[in-house]
Amino acid sequence: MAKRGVTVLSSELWKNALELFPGGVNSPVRAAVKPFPFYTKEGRGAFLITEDGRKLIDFVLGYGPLILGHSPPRVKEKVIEQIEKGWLYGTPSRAEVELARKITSHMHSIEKIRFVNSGTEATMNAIRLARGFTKREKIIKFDGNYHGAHDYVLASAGSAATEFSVPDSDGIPKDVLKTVIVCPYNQLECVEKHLKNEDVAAVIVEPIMGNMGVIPANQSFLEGLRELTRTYNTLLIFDEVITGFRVGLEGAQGYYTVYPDLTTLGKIIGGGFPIGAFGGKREIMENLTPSGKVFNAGTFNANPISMVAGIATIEELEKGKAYEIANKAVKEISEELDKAPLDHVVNSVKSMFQIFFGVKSVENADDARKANKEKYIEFQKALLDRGVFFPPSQFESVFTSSAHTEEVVNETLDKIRKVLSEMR
Ligand SMILES: Cc1ncc(COP(=O)(O)O)c(C=O)c1O
Ligand SMILES: N[C@H](C=O)CCC(=O)O
Repeated sequence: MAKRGVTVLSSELWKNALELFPGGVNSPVRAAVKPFPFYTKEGRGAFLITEDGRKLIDFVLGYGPLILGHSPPRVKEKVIEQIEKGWLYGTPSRAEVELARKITSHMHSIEKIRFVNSGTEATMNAIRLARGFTKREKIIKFDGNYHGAHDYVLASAGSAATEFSVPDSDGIPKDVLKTVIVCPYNQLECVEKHLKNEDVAAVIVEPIMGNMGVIPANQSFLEGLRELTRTYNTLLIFDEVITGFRVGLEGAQGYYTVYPDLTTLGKIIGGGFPIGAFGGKREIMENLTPSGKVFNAGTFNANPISMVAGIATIEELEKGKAYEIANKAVKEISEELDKAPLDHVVNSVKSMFQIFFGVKSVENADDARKANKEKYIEFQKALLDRGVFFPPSQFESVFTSSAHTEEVVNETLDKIRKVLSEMR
């Protein structure tokens, strides 16, 4: 490899990466960019600058966290300020109290919260807590929902687990899998059948699926889950790692006005720095160590950098303008896509959407799997050739941010029109 400071192209970095990392990457979806991933050296506003000197309009946004775009000034300022004061104390800090206050003031179902370091940790701990609280072992999850990369949830998982054909990962103990029941999304029959056995600790659900493309829940599905879980004394967990602070300050629970017992968060609440959180009713959360007997701990839990970045991000979102811009971008782009005389459907909610070719509607994971994935990749690659970066997998969401201004959207629309006309 060339010396530091000398320009090294993505192709050369990739050759090195293939020798160093399994499959060349550190999270599988990144290897879905063909023929090899471009390497990013800078992120600014709505743009990524690659090691090859390309400027791309970014609709991946770190897979969701960057709702204010790359390096927003206020977040940057607060992080630099915090760096001057140290970045890890191993003690509580003021910032964790402030971020927790902010989150709980918007998401009223969260009375107490615990900060961890990723969405994966958030769902793993929420499930353990539900099991500890209810003294039951089973959980219900939904086909195609993705809740991170831990043993409890890698059954019929979406996102890269579906993209790379491992929805049921190797390496998970059979006894763990026996505790996981998978039901179809947007249907209640399977859920009710299993809840009747009164041995299910929790139902965990993405209230808007963002890991098989975008698939919104039907209102009646979430309402039904709420009612059934109450009836059978099972906890309802909303996994809002993507939707929390993306579809609004109250997340998907505010959007649907259906409130869970526990919520998991990540991505946006850390302003682009590593974070996860889980929270909910006081009497459930009090079962966590040190007040209760369900263990959770972490060296980097509530690290001050993620805390201040999260506070600055939510403060910006509270002004409303960021949501307005990000949502408008999706509206305009999805309307343009809708108009195209292709056999396709666009699913969108607020600042997230995805297009599916060759299907009339997508309401669950089965529908998403039936979509023409090859056509999506043809579309994605053609856009990338023209400087627009959409997710390299059908089973991810397209995201927008407050940096996706009118000018950026117009440039994107122009490129989309050209690509679509070539695809007909
Ligand atoms: C809904 C959902 N839950 C959990 C996770 C896991 O989060 P992380 O990648 O931060 O571990 C993700 C994304 O990865 C997600 O989209
Ligand atoms: N779909 C995943 C999270 O939302 C994508 C991030 C990753 O797995 O790297």
